[in-house]
Amino acid sequence: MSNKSLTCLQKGLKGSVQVPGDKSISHRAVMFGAIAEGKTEITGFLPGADCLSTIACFQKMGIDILQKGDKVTVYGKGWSGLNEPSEILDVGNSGTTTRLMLGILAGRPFHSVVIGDESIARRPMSRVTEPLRQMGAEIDGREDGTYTPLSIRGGETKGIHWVSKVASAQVKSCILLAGLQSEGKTTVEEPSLSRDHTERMLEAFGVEVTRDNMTVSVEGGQALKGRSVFVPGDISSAAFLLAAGAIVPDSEITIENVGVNPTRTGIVDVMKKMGVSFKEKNKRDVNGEPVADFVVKTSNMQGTTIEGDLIPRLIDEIPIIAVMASQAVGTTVIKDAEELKVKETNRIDTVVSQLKKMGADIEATPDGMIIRGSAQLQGAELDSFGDHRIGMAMSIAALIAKGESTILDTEAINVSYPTFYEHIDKLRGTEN
Ligand SMILES: O=C(O)C1=C[C@@H](OP(=O)(O)O)[C@@H](O)[C@H](O)C1
Ligand SMILES: C=C(OP(=O)(O)O)C(=O)O
Repeated sequence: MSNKSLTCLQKGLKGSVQVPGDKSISHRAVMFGAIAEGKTEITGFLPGADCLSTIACFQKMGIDILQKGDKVTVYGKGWSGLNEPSEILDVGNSGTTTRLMLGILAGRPFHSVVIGDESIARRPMSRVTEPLRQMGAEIDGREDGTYTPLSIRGGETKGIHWVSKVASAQVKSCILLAGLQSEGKTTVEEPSLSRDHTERMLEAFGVEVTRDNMTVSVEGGQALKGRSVFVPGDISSAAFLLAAGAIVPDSEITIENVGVNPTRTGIVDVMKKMGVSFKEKNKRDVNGEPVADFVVKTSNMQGTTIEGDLIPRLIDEIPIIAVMASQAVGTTVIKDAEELKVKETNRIDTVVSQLKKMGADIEATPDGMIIRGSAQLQGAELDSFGDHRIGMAMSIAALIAKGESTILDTEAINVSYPTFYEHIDKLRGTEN
């Protein structure tokens, strides 16, 4: 287990970095490439542990995938090119791999076993196993298919009209992927709009997708065509640097090539509401996904309320938003965010317990947290609990805390941002 010691910065952050590729888009590019006919060439791929788990699972199903840094070539052979794996499919720490892959497996006429790490074993899978069973897949697993390990035998499935209780892109994508292999039409309705990378990328791979507000449909029996995919930088990774730029005194930094798909930019809305001093520049469109650069400066921020439809648009950014809120004037209230409890950790508990250790005035609520700002954070021993986003959020908090902090189990950060500390070092001017 690796730990990291950090102290309060003596000077501001300066310069510019390009955050690594978007995790959600990288997973989808590999998966869609694997089920498509012909070659898919991916540039800007995130070589983080989660996306490497996706590659390894599809290799076990007989797909040739070559990966070198951020370049990946996937030699898809169509839906029927996937073979029954002779080994267990290990998703590691990745919820996205688990749920999207189950949708693909649901329509494949073979048996497979899906397993992940300790954290995956705690995450609810019935939100996907239930609809997939209704579509016709045979699924078994711990607590009747609620948790991994899961075994699935796919085959002939039927379209479904599924009304999801949660705004979850993983649930939506899973059902749509099963629907593409099913008889008839499949529709997913969600309570608020979750990220729409699946819809966008399926269209780019030649699939017809019908969208109407919070409802998405596909007809079964559609094939995907391999293509080139350029993956923009991950706004969820950029969020840590945007927050660092805003809270570390005397900072001005540029973050280039950030994906700004409107279903992901809740953090930008919050930065506006909190009064963060930033500019969004060079907005452009790359492969059907909008991209921009950000310049952010040390800011005087106010507390705000974050709730409702905004939550799915920033769900992974809440740990770092809590750190920003601890430095704002006034109170920040985060509501409607129960989903935080079923991420890599219970992120309400882990954020609140670790920021409390640093002296923040923060309390957990049943669906979020309340943070009273203007705190002088103190260095402390902080645990990531094996959750990449907690490790990074606490590392940024440590940059403004009095005294030394030690972050435990920072290896977890490799899940989504393997070059995180290199980038912090670059911005603080301590790169070798
Ligand atoms: O579809 C995706 O790529 C993701 C969807 C979100 O999860 P949910 O679908 O569980 O909300 C998000 O938290 C996760 O990091 C990635
Ligand atoms: C929740 C996350 O990912 P996943 O669900 O893919 O494990 C995350 O990256 O914060």
